[in-house]
Amino acid sequence: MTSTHATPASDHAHSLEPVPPGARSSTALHQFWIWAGANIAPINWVLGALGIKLGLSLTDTLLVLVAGNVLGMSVFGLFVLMGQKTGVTQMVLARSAFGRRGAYLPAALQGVMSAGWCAVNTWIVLDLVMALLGQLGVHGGGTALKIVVVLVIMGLQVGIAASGFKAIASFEKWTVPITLVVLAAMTAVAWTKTGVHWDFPGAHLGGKDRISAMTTVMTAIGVGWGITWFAYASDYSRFVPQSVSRRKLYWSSVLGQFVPVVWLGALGASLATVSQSTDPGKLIVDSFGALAIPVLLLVVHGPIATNILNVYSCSLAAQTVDWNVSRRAVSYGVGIFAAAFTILLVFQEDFAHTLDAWLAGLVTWVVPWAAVMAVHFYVVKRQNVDIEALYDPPGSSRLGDFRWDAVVSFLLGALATWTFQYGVPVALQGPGAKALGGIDLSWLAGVIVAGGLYLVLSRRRADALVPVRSTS
Ligand SMILES: Nc1ccnc(=O)[nH]1
Repeated sequence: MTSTHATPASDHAHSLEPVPPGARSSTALHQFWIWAGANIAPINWVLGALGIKLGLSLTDTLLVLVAGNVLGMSVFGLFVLMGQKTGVTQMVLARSAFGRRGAYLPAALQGVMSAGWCAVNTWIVLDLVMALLGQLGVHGGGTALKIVVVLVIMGLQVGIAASGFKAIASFEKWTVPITLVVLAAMTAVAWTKTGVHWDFPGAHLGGKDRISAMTTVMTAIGVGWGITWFAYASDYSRFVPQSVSRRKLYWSSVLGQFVPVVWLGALGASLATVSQSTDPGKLIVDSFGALAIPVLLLVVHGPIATNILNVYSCSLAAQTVDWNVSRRAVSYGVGIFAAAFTILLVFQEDFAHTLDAWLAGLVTWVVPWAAVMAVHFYVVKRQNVDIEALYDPPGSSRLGDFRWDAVVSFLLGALATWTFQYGVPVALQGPGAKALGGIDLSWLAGVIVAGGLYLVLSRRRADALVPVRSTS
């Protein structure tokens, strides 16, 4: 066996092994750019428009957007810190709570989610790319042209992700500053030339209807958006040395997410008050045609910048379920799956409803998984997980194959989340939420049931392991 010291630093970028101190060269600022780059994408302005499309006033939409993301992103920072503390990916860390094979469950869900995001992020920009191409004189083509655009974007993002970490980092370094300038110009045009209705009343919802719509939107765009990133956090922060201040790492990661999500969400929501049927980017191009080419570049850049993270984390998830395929093969596999899924989405009529269904569906598993992980790492283990034991082979792991306290808490937590969910599709409307008159408390119910139950069950396990206690 070769010793860890003999392994070249770059190999750690792609393996599940803990990143040794000498190979950790990321900084708090890098982490800021990774998360900001992932969120400077049109999907975030579509997200803001979702509130308006579901009937909320502009004020209520902004309220939900800010409150939800303060909550979601402040917890996101805690998941970032897990990676710095251990040097381990998010799904390998899940073995500590769920067991060596028990962690297959969240890792498989994470694999499917990240591949699915690739499709959703690509699909969301298609209409806009068509409109911008139209502005530039490329007309017609319809669905066939859309499919060509899907294949081009998918090819680019999978190509970059498959080439590896260096390609990802240089791509973000060169493109993100330019997209920021375009975005600033877009925002200036949007807020001065398009006639935003700042007092937009929405569907004049009142009383329970208003609370119902607000809580549904809260689950999707307020909390849902941020928490779906929890499952990725440590995959990137494991490269940050322990010498970097935790406070600095926490705030740079949290703000890297929060600033673009809320900025773009507010841009999308305010533009949706001008026209709910037109994509915000198209509105801006209509008001200020000279921006067509830079906006087109921004729009195509969006899914690429986000999806290179999705493809990379998907390949780590595949390794975590002991699937012995190369990272490159996984990247191409994700590309093929995501291209097919995107083409399927092209035939979906309703943007807002499809997006809500996707986000609300993800909340049902991410919330209970995150609650178990947070309790496990910060309360039960007090940040000291046995890192070596995470790498024991299945069947003879010191952790055990299945840790039932975590698995049961997770499953019941998922059930509780669904029970109190009031998503747009009927399948995501649980009996608890219906009994409350359409109020969606899904994420709260999931946190309380999964987190609370795990706290109790893991305590019982600790008691069972140590029958004679010297201290009380
Ligand atoms: N909210 C998101 C989480 C993970 N991946 C994405 O593309 N988006």
